[in-house]
Amino acid sequence: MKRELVIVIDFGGQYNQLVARRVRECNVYCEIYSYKTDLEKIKEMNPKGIILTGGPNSCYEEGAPTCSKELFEMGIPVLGLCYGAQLMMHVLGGKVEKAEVSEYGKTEVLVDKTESKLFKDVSEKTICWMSHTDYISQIAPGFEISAHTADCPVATAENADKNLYAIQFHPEVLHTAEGTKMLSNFVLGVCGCAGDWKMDAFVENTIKEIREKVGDGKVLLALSGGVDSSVAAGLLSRAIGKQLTCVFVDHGLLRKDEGDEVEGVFGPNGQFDLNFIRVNAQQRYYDKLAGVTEPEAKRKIIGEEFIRIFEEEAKKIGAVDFLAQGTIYPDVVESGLGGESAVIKSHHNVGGLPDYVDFKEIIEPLRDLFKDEVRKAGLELGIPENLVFRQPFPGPGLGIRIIGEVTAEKVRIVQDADAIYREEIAKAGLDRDINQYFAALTNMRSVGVMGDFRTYDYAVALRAVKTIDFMTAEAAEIPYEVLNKVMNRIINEVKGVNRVFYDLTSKPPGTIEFE
Ligand SMILES: Nc1ncnc2c1ncn2[C@@H]1O[C@H](COP(=O)(O)OP(=O)(O)OP(=O)(O)O)[C@@H](O)[C@H]1O
Ligand SMILES: O=c1[nH]c(=O)c2[nH+]cn([C@@H]3O[C@H](COP(=O)(O)O)[C@@H](O)[C@H]3O)c2[nH]1
Ligand SMILES: NC(=O)CC[C@H](N)C(=O)O
Ligand SMILES: [Mg+2]
Repeated sequence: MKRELVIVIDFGGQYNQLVARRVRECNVYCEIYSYKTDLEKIKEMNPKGIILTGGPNSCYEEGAPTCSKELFEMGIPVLGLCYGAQLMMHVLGGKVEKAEVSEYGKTEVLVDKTESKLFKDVSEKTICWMSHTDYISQIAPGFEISAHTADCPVATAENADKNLYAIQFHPEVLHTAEGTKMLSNFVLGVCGCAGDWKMDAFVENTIKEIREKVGDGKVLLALSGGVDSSVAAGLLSRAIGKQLTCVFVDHGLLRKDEGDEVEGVFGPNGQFDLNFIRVNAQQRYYDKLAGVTEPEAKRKIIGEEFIRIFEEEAKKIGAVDFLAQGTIYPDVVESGLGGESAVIKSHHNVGGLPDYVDFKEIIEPLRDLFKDEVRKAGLELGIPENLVFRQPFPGPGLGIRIIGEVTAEKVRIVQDADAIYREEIAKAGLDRDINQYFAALTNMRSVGVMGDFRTYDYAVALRAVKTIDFMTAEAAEIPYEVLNKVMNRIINEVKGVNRVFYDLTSKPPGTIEFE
């Protein structure tokens, strides 16, 4: 099955994921590749269009990321954004220099060429978001200026005959009022995409691909009961039925009563007709984690133990070639495998995987999707809404919500505090508004006074965030009475805690989890 593809070429910009999202919102499939990707490989993919992202460098400096002139000569439409726009001019014979005035943030753009395909249905004066210190001082031969701002003579330029477009600002951010329109003008208008990539097509195509790959082989799916692996279970079981076995690991780092709840939904008395195995491995994890405090070390130990358990279960089943996981795109990016971006943390299922994995192949049908897209696929598959809209829970579980060493006692504390927090948030009717919320255990102990005697106990941190794609997030505003009640109950009901904090940090600069 051939689908239309637009490629985003990554020069290290901050908003690369957003560019890809906006393209997908036009119902066109989109993937991101590093600027180091071979031109031959790009040609083989036969994209309908190419978008060059922004980036921190200056294209005229030695060693700055670049691209070959040939990229613009393949007859494929190219759109350059910010650094990408500057690079296009630089490579094709224009000039880029450091500007006297940098432009950051909200700026008014004046459209000079209203008949440009890029500006179809766009106002003549429109608000955009700028973020640059270099500027295009001379456009390349064959180009014309199509918009400017007060400080920037070339806000956009184009060579319409060759379908080459350059935009100095960032149409991908929502602060650029008509940016989405400009991108869709490029993708649909200039590249001529039909825009027929939808979730139902994704589900159908993926099921077909899985069938072809697996044949009559067997697959072991790592199932956590979370959104991603449940949707992966839906896809796989539709594709290959009982050739699939789901293995759920209770690593002793789950939320209170979660092991039994997951077994209730997916096990023999549950809602689905699946081969389901629960592995109780609590002590095994506590032993491995004893004395380990460094976050990346903890993640790697938890990741490795998962794989060793899957290998053992696969041997018991016999002749299992494939391991499937519910990996999604943000897991890949944050683990530093998404191109030019830095490693933030090794998600246990990607960067935290051990070097040797005893399966012939790993299947990750959701690897290119964002969370909200996974949810759409889940609904398409008919998975119940309460599962599809569950808040995410990370694979390493409470292991990364207990700062420092993990012990059975600390697990008990954070489980009890978290259960109270979740109960009160639900009672206050906030559970649908807040995208992820949980209690974590700091490794800070402090002095308190309870019932006239001195305490020296742990501090619990409460976290709650609003986010769409979990790539950026802001702290949720929880009414003070609710927070106060949670604090009160935690201190009264959970032994070992004498202080409660609420975390106000957004992402960035924080991350959602603590480790
Ligand atoms: N306790 C577990 N047992 C088996 N597999 C797990 C477990 N926890 C995580 N995994 C595997 O690791 C993958 C990544 O975990 P992650 O938490 O990101 O996804 P999820 O649990 O499926 O969804 P959600 O993000 O909603 O929690 C899962 O999709 C699953 O394949
Ligand atoms: O399966 C997972 N394995 C991991 O190692 C992991 N680390 C973070 N998360 C989840 O990813 C989202 C973003 O979290 P961070 O802002 O903390 O990176 C949030 O939803 C986190 O809960 C993980 N999920
Ligand atoms: N956001 C960007 O792509 C910036 C490009 C280049 N580094 C500049 O400062 O102009
Ligand atoms: Mg999970």
